[in-house]
Amino acid sequence: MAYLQDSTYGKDNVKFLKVKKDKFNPEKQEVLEATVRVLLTGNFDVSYTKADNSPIVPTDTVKNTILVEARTNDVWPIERFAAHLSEHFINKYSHVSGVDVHITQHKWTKYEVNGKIHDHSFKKDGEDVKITDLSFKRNGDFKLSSTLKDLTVLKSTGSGFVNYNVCDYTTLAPTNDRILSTDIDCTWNFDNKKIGSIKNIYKLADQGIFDQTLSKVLKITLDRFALENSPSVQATMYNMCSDILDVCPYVYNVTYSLPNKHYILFDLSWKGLDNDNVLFYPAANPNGLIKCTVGREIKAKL
Ligand SMILES: O=c1[nH]c(=O)c2[nH]c(=O)[nH]c2[nH]1
Repeated sequence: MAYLQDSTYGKDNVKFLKVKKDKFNPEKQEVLEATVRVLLTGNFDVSYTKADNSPIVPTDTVKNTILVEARTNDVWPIERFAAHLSEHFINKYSHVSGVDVHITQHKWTKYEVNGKIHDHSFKKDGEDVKITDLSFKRNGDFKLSSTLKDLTVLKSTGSGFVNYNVCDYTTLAPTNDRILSTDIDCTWNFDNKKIGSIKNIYKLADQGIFDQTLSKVLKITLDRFALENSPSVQATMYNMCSDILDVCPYVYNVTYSLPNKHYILFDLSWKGLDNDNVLFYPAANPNGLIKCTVGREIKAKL
């Protein structure tokens, strides 16, 4: 006999752009472009096992809800909107026991015109996005994390890779000067014990904690990448995690997942030319992929 082990459903790729107008100067605006996914779990088994659709809140309704709630509520920062949406679905439908919200915020940056940041004109100055994931259960349990993704960086010196394991399969030459490039993918899990309850997400949002955490992650990532003479992706990403934990008290642990996007020296010796570390080709694939999660050491109780 088959049985339903697990299920969830909802709407993905619900997109909106919301405009925020300054109270005193409506021409002065902010925008938030988002892509939202909401998945519901709960008492929906019969819709799978008995073709009984009666418990199904249509995914179309889920989409309408996201848009109406985006119109009628504050969506800045996206952690706040994720909390609002998950509470909405739990409170409105008694057979929903859990909600997973995933929001991607796309980048729009104001730019200068005639020496002054323009009030309502934006440029896309990078493909990097901010993401938040909130999983909320009817019993109050929640898990909140945010992510900085697709921030592509490259340094043309100040990175090496030596003293690695060498065996009969090794062809890699050690180097003290190489190109280091990656697409930053960094996730920070918030400490739900420290946050307390989902209601406190609104308070932390009001205090600017989520925006500040993103700014700190971004600055630490870029500063470490630039300033450290990197001995390896592994060592540099660990240091980034540890810097973030030092200055972000609400962060429980940090994960980086970094492709090592190889740039390989052209061999021009056939032409009698020394390359001198100036001419590389970007290797489309394969790439290294290096991940780590760093948490806080638990202090022993005396
Ligand atoms: O920083 C690096 N870490 C590795 O694990 C590795 N492996 C490799 O071939 N090059 C590199 N670089």
